[in-house]
Amino acid sequence: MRIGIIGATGWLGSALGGRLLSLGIVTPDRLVVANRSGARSDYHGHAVTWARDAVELAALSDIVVVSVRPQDWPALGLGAEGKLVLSFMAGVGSDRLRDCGGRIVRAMPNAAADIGRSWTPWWADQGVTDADRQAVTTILSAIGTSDEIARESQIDLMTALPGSGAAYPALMAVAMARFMTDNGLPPDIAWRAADAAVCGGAAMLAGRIADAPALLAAYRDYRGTTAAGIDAAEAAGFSAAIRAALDAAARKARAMAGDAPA
Ligand SMILES: NC(=O)C1=CN([C@@H]2O[C@H](COP(=O)(O)OP(=O)(O)OC[C@H]3O[C@@H](n4cnc5c(N)ncnc54)[C@H](O)[C@@H]3O)[C@@H](O)[C@H]2O)C=CC1
Ligand SMILES: O=C(O)[C@@H]1CCC=N1
Repeated sequence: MRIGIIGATGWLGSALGGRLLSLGIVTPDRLVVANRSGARSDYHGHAVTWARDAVELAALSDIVVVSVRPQDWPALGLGAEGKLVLSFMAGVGSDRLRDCGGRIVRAMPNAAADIGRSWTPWWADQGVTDADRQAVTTILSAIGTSDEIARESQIDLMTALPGSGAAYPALMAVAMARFMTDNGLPPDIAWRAADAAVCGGAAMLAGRIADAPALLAAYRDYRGTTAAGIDAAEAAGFSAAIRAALDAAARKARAMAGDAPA
């Protein structure tokens, strides 16, 4: 199968293209790429086919990955009759994607695609075949793991989480490091402290995230300094802030799709 990526030098498109090649999931002669700035002699160390535009890319590909920003979809003019179209775009629903004439799958990767750690939920429109589903799973295996979800509306929730990737951990790290520097610690030590909590803590929970409530209960039962901190965070609205963030992101995705006011 020949895979085409539109937006192949962008954040996600580049991660996908680079990893498809480095993992040998696709050979360079079967990868077709397009971007806005034009062909380069080298794509992640390989010579691949550069298409002039979306129309040429679709003609040269069996599967078309659309990895442009949502606002760039209308001008793309993609014609993909008879092809499988795998869209990464937030807030562009199947009602608009069907205009291209392809069989539509919407997927929601996240920035951890770069390191092969994206969990990518995806939804398949009617007409998508078992072979298409297998192809989607294979393509997404380049950037991590994936699961099919039942309803398209769930993609908007997935845009908020996990689509936000490292955004909220980064927000927490910045707030933590700022507390330390505000209290007189040099920045390098402040960042190491934040790294220990955010990255060390995440590593501890990796593969057993459903144990998070039990871990929190253990800290609370300890009745020490961390319990005092957890109580203060909740009193200051920590969980409510996370809820507000995810709700705002999902509402924005729905509004982009024209399903609801922002
Ligand atoms: N960055 C992220 O963490 C996530 C992004 N997404 C979705 O993935 C899509 C891509 O996002 P990013 O990679 O972050 O965007 P990006 O802005 O880094 O890359 C998009 C690329 O598309 C190219 N492009 C635009 N119009 C084009 C055209 N007509 N022909 C060829 N190339 C064209 C741009 O030049 C750019 O290189 C977006 O629709 C976004 O909603 C979804 C989940 C997470
Ligand atoms: O922030 C964004 O709009 C992109 C799409 C989903 C996640 N990140």
